[in-house]
Amino acid sequence: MALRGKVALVTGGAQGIGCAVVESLLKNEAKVSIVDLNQEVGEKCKKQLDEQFGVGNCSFIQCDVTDAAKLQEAFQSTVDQFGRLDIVINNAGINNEKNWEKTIEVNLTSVIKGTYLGLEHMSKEHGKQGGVVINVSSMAAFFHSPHQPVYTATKHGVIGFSRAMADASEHGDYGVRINTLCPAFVDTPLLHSVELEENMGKFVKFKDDFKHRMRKFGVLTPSLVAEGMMMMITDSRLNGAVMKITCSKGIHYHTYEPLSA
Ligand SMILES: NC(=O)C1=CN([C@@H]2O[C@H](COP(=O)(O)OP(=O)(O)OC[C@H]3O[C@@H](n4cnc5c(N)ncnc54)[C@H](O)[C@@H]3O)[C@@H](O)[C@H]2O)C=CC1
Ligand SMILES: CCCCCC(=O)/C=C/C=C\C/C=C\C/C=C\CCCC(=O)O
Repeated sequence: MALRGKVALVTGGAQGIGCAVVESLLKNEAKVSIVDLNQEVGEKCKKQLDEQFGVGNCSFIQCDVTDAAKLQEAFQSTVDQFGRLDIVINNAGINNEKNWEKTIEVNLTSVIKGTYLGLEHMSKEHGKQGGVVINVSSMAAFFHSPHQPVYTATKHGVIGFSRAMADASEHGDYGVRINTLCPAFVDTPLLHSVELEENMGKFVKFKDDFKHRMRKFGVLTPSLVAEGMMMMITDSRLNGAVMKITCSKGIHYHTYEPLSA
């Protein structure tokens, strides 16, 4: 898929991994809608990107992805502004074991909603031209963490949902590829939440173990994660793929046993 003139919507695009992905998309001449809860950081991010890439190439929509009506509006206003939708990155995520219900809402339920909204705007089933959805999971789906049981569960869920939907898309001829990205630790504000009782609840006492893992396995840059994301977006052979990014092996794919009937 060539990116020039394509339109992308990135949830959680105002900072961290999402912001690095937005920047890569703009570098490749796509138009981008940044959908994020944080008004202040979102406006600051858009201002910087306007200076770098010119006004009119990206928009910021303040939206809580857990608000179904607002999320639907964000998709519609992206299409209204840029005329089409080709790429959806369901990236917004939180780490809150104390309010674990919210973690499920943001990390899993909203990824499902974002995927379904993406299909409404891109699937051939709806008379659209096709496209690609990338859902952001984590290496936590492969190396479960005692400090993050619900976060870990949501990231497992993202992979299962995305792979099943990829099969649905193939069988239903939706023309939409659905892939999953699993980074290991990445240097973003989210990583600092491991220190906070308000995020980790009773699991905060395991923070030293978590930090030990970070030292052992290393911390990735958001730009390397964005590089992997761009590969998943542009490689039109990929559907149902699960990309892993780690310090030791770099960008690579998880391999699954073929299904036996
Ligand atoms: N940082 C890391 O070590 C890793 C992060 N991930 C995943 O990558 C994704 C992005 O994480 P980071 O960039 O690290 O986090 P971050 O905290 O730096 O950025 C997340 C962005 O999502 C936004 N957001 C949070 N809740 C939202 C909501 N309800 N509605 C709309 N926007 C919302 C935030 O305002 C923020 O701009 C998440 O899904 C995370 O689970 C996966 C593996 C490792
Ligand atoms: C504070 C919360 C932020 C959570 C971010 C997150 O999702 C990070 C998870 C990362 C990994 C899970 C734990 C350990 C495994 C890490 C790397 C394994 C690499 C193995 C290798 O091949 O080197």
